Amino acid sequence: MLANDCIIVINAGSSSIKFSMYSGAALDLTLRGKIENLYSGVARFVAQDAQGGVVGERAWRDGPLDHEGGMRFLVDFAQTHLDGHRVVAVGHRIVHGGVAHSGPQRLDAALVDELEKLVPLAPLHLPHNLAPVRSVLAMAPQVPQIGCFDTAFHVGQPAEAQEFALPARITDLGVRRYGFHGLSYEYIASVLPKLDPALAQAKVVAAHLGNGASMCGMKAGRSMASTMGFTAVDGLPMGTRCGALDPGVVLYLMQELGMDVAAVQKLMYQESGLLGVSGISSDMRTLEQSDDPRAKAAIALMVYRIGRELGSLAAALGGLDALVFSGGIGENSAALRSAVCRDATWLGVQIDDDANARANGARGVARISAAGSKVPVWVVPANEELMIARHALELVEQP
Ligand SMILES: Nc1ncnc2c1ncn2[C@@H]1O[C@H](COP(=O)(O)OP(=O)(O)O)[C@@H](O)[C@H]1O
Ligand SMILES: CC(=O)OP(=O)(O)O
Ligand SMILES: [Mg+2]
Repeated sequence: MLANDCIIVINAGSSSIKFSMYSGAALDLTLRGKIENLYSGVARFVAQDAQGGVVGERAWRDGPLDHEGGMRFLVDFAQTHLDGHRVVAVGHRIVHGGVAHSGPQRLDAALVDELEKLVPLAPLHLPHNLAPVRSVLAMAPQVPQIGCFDTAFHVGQPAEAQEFALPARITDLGVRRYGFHGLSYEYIASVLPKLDPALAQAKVVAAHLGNGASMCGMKAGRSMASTMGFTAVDGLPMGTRCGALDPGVVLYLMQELGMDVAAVQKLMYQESGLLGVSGISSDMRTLEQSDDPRAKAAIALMVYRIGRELGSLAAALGGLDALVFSGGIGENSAALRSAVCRDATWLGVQIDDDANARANGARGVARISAAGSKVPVWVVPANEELMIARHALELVEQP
């Protein structure tokens, strides 16, 4: 990779598209941007250069924007901001890789067709992960595209962490726990030893709390257990997803309330979580600013469930040496971190209130635990994009 070469990364989420451009062998971040609020209200775009200076801004006030419109805009924007760089690869976050895809891979039309079959397992994400791959295949087939799977980091988990207690014939069909947000956890695992060499071998629980939210128990930088399972609807309550649910509830909804599959899917993925419990919003900022008791109840439920999963993951790890917060909520909500840490006092967690109040995603990595805390607590801003760029670079440079 020459100084003028660049890798473009696309991270298409359920309601947003993030992109980044990295240049040279050191993968210097040269441009990054994000469109938020797809499908609802006013979609907004902002792009920044390496120094954080705003180099592009736009709002779509005349109607909702979809992923396709968003991607068209981003491709035009990126082309006029390449600044003489040659695109040597496009890296994509692909939320689900199923059993067959356990590492980054070059994407072609056949692989995209195969991944399309996993859409029912990640309906909020996969269609939007794959659409830009098809667009680039059509527009610039010569540019290598690398798919990085959110499930891949969890592939080495112990068998008990992956299996449901279902008959083997069902497990053999691939009905098992996969775990997600793997690129985020892999990045966190790469950062921890730089913060403290002792963390390289440690038992760590990392919480990626964004619009989608999960927690991962890691030992020596490897995933041992995750709160997300077969799909990204399991585990914690999220912005609009319900998280873990007694499977009997699904039977009840269908048998007694007459709901069909599409209605149950919509309920669990789009109408539950913070939005469903509060009846107000899926956005943590809105809930934190509200005096409505339903907003407080939604936040309290999330905090409670994070605490229970923390205990469960610590049990799976056989101890807890460090706790990490990441994702939009984990990086920016001092109130939520404080509540979670208070509930985790029994595990040896002691927060430093001032350090916690100061920490946020824009300020970068921060330690927020008290000096005497048995378990250090860190805020590590999520960087799935850098992880994708590293994987893409490795693959394109392979002989
Ligand atoms: N300053 C803040 N305080 C509390 N929550 C915040 C703050 N900034 C962002 N968030 C929350 O982070 C969540 C979005 O997280 P993010 O990781 O950006 O989402 P995605 O999973 O779509 O990438 C939203 O609930 C948003 O309200
Ligand atoms: C896997 C997942 O839930 O992703 P996101 O946080 O982008 O919704
Ligand atoms: Mg996310």
